[in-house]
Amino acid sequence: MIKVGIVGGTGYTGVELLRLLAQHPQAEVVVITSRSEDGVRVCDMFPNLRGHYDGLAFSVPDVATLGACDVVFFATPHGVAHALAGELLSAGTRVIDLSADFRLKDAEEWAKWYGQPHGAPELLPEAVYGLPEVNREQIRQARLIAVPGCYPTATQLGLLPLLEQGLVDADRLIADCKSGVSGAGRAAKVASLFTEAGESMMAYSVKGHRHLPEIRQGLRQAAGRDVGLTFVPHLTPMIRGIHATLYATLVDTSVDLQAVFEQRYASEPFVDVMPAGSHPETRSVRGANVCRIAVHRPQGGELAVVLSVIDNLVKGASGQAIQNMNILFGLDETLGLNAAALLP
Ligand SMILES: NC(=O)C1=CN([C@@H]2O[C@H](COP(=O)(O)OP(=O)(O)OC[C@H]3O[C@@H](n4cnc5c(N)ncnc54)[C@H](OP(=O)(O)O)[C@@H]3O)[C@@H](O)[C@H]2O)C=CC1
Ligand SMILES: CC(=O)N[C@@H](CCC(=O)OP(=O)(O)O)C(=O)O
Repeated sequence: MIKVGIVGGTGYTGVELLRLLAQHPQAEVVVITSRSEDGVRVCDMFPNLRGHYDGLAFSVPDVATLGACDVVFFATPHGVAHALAGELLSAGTRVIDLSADFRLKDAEEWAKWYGQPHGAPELLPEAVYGLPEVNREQIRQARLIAVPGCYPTATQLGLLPLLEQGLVDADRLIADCKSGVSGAGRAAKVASLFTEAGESMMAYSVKGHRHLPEIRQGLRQAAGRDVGLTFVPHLTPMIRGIHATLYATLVDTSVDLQAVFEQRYASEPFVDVMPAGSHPETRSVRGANVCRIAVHRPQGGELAVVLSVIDNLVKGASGQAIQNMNILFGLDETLGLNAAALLP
């Protein structure tokens, strides 16, 4: 059994880790932290987990206890993993960070977008960006994994096949993305109130969102050159889900886009290329560790339109984190992650 610790067990990604790990045959959660719920039993706080973690209670983060785990997930706001990851790695514990702390390779770029100095730049060279569809071999050898953000996962998986083969103009990419409200986390915020976010939809951070440098970093690696990307996130009145509508101008209109996508993801367990002409719905991935993709070329023109949907809390965070754990520990990559989406 892999002994698992979770820092940040009361947030949405923390409790999603618990839900998914309850079905994992080779992992056991032995430590779960919360500063605000210290001593409270997990199943008393989250009744959906009654019968799964009845002996487990939240405790305040403590390096000695966490360092006795085989792997620690950070499901915390940015900055927390910076402070603790180094000590845990020294104790021989693997670290899988769901926050943005180790996603950007450039510490100064990170400081610019996150508004504070990078807290552990010495760890950046060894941090592996945990997108299995790109970095599977590096993940196998890693000690420290940076799990991609939700918008970056949907956007990169949708654009990679086009950029890797140089099929589109990399200077003019557009990612028009919609997120459910759980993407904003569980902490109370006026914008997340039912009365504010319900029955309405809005774009935000149009002049620059912190996922922009992360997406560009991944797309640059795929294209082998810098890319021009306009990324516009939107808040939509659903609880879970990301819908990315991606636009790219083809440099060769004779290419069979459906075949390109099917071939790129043929052996990927968690990317589903839908039949030509499909329109994936966010509800088709709710609760599942899947990215469903459809590719279109409206009116046979020069524009490729890719539709990419994920559940932000699963393939966009906790499911992808467990996929990384499975790879890291040499397990079947799909262990604990095979549940079908919840529908309707
Ligand atoms: N929500 C989403 O869809 C996605 C989120 N992420 C990222 O995952 C991380 C967690 O997100 P989410 O679950 O939404 O966040 P939440 O705000 O819902 O939860 C944050 C958790 O972290 C704990 N925490 C807060 N501050 C500290 C601290 N200084 N030290 C230790 N623990 C702390 C909180 O518990 P307590 O205060 O009681 O200790 C709480 O359990 C974030 O970095 C987020 O950006 C990534 C992809 C998708
Ligand atoms: C709807 C919503 O607010 N979404 C969040 C992004 C989700 C997230 O948590 O991103 P990181 O993991 O990179 O922090 C936002 O726009 O800030």
